Amino acid sequence: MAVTATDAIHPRFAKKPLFYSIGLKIALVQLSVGKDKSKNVAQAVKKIHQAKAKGAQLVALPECFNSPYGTKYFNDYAEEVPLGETSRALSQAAAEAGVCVVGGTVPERCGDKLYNTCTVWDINGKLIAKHRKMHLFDIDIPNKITFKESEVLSPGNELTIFECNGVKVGLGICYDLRFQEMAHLMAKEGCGLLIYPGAFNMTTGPKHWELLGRARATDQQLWVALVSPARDANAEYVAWGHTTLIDPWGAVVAKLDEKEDTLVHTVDLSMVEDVRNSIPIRLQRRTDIYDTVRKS
Ligand SMILES: NC(=O)CCC(=O)C(=O)O
Repeated sequence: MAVTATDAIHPRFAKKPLFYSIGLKIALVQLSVGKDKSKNVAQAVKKIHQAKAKGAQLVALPECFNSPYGTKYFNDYAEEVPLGETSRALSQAAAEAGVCVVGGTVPERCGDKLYNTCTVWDINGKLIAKHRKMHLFDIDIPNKITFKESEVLSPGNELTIFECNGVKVGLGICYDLRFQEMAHLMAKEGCGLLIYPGAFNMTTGPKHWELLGRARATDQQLWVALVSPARDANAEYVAWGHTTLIDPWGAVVAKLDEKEDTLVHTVDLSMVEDVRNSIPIRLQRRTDIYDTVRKS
């Protein structure tokens, strides 16, 4: 019996070939974010309804969409999930619009800890997934940018995968995009689309944002969506913008510039299987060497 790439990777997955034979219309909202939390949330809700009017089945918001991005802001803007004002607004918007909402990220308070957290709401407004950023953004590029999320945030310790209209979707948050192992595990679990709410900056954005998105899409042979806030040149942390959608060939199929806007596109999941059958790297991995001879 011929073995397809899909069979070899995940027997559970192979039982559901239709998984990849569908399209999912997604909207990636490049939101303008300011210091007024209620205004940020209200604007996000408005964009969710507008995206639904354009036929979106899933709407994704950017990283830190209810708060300015900066360690000094996280404690003041933090909320409990799902009790906080932002969770309640997203739940209501998802239910009223009848659309799946990937709620970018918010600073989440849980006991005495803070996390950078993405919530996912189904079309009934039910919380179906919650991802806490696993890799905290701690970098120091002399004379350019120093940022240390770990000064105030704790890392999440779980992979997060949810299902929307029969498509398995994996979540990462911004700096998580740099870690191919995480993307690999989500692909192995059967994801056809990875969504990364993110806020790259003016130093690393032009160099790495698209490159990393294309790398993850090419390595894992799946769709990758990167969702940024709009650029505010007067903010303390200036976001790169350039919300981008990448197909399983690693090609950019649509992208925004730096201004507030929404990218709407239908993701064709059959491409995942096509690429994997054409270039069967999933069958060709030398795990005998990677895992046994040299362990990193
Ligand atoms: N918010 C973030 O995690 C920013 C990540 C980033 O800019 C990078 O270069 O990585």
